[in-house]
Amino acid sequence: MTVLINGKAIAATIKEELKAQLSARPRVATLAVILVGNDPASSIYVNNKHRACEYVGIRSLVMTLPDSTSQAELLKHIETLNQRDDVDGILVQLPLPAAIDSQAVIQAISPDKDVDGFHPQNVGALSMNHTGFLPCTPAGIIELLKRSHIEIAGKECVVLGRSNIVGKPVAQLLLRENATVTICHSQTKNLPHICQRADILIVAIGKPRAIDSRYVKPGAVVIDVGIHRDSAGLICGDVDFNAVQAIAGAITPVPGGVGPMTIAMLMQNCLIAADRHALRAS
Ligand SMILES: Nc1nc(=O)c2c([nH]1)NC[C@@H]1CN(c3ccc(C(=O)N[C@@H](CCC(=O)O)C(=O)O)cc3)C=[N+]21
Ligand SMILES: [Mg+2]
Repeated sequence: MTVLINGKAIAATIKEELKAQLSARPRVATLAVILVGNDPASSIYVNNKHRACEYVGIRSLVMTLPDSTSQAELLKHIETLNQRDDVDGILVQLPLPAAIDSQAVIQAISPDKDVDGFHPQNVGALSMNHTGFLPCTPAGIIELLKRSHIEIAGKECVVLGRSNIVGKPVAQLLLRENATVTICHSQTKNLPHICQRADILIVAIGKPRAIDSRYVKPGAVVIDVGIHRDSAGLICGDVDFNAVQAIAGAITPVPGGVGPMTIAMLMQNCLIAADRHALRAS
C-alpha cells in the first residue's frame, strides 16, 4: 500500500504547536511581506501566508507595490523595514518584475530578518552548519520526512533540480541528515536510471507531470515540490501522480504536500526571528 504523505495535516499540527508557543511570548511577532506586481500565483501564496500568520498569532503586514516599482524604491522600503524595531521578519515575494535585480534585493534584507533564508549569509550558514535561517521549502521537506518517520541517514537521495531556493539547499539538508545525495539537472545523462537508484526522490524541476513511473524504484519515497495550474485551472506537480503512486512506497500530493509545509516553516522562522530579536534587545 502506498502511503500518502499528508503535508496539509502535518503543517496544521506544526501551526498548532507554533500557535501555543507564540501565545506564551510577551511580545507579538511581526512579519512584513512585500509583493511587487500582480502575478496571480504570487497573490495566492501571499494570501496563504497572511492567513497562516493570522491563525498562529503573528502580525502580518502585507505591502503591495505596483509592477512599475523601481529597484531603488523597493530597496528603500526594505531599508525602512530593516530599521523598524517592531518588524521581526521580512519576505519579498519572488519572482520580481524583470527590471529588478532579485539578488540585490535579497542582499538588502537584514540577514537577521531574512525568514526566507535566501540572504548569502544564511546560504553560507546552511552549508557550514552554522546558525542562520533555513529556507522554508527545503526545511519543510525534511520536517515532512521526519514526521512521517521516514529515515534519511544512509539513504540514497536523488534531487531533481539545482535551484538556489530548493534543489541546492535541500541537497545540503539531506547531506546534514547523513544521506547519500545526488543532484541531477537538465544536462544529466540517463536521468531515469539515476532516479531509479533513489530511496528518496525529491522532484523540483518546474515541469508539469514530467516524472512518471520510469523514474521511480518500487517502494521509493517521492516528494513533489512542483506546483502548476493547467489551462482548466487544475493544480498539479512535477510528478505524474496517478502513474507514480502505483509504484511508490510513499508520495506527496499536489496540492496538500510540500506547499503547506513551506508556509508552516515560514511561521517557524518568524518565531525564531522574533526570539532572536528579543534576545539581541535584552
Ligand atoms: N520570497 C519567496 N518565498 C517563498 O517561499 C516563495 C516565493 N518567494 N515565491 C514562490 C514560492 C512558492 N511558494 C509557495 C507557498 C505556498 C504554497 C501553497 O500554499 N500551496 C498549496 C496550494 C496553493 C494553491 O492553491 O495554489 C498546496 O500546495 O497545497 C505554494 C507555493 C512560496 N514561494
Ligand atoms: Mg512549494
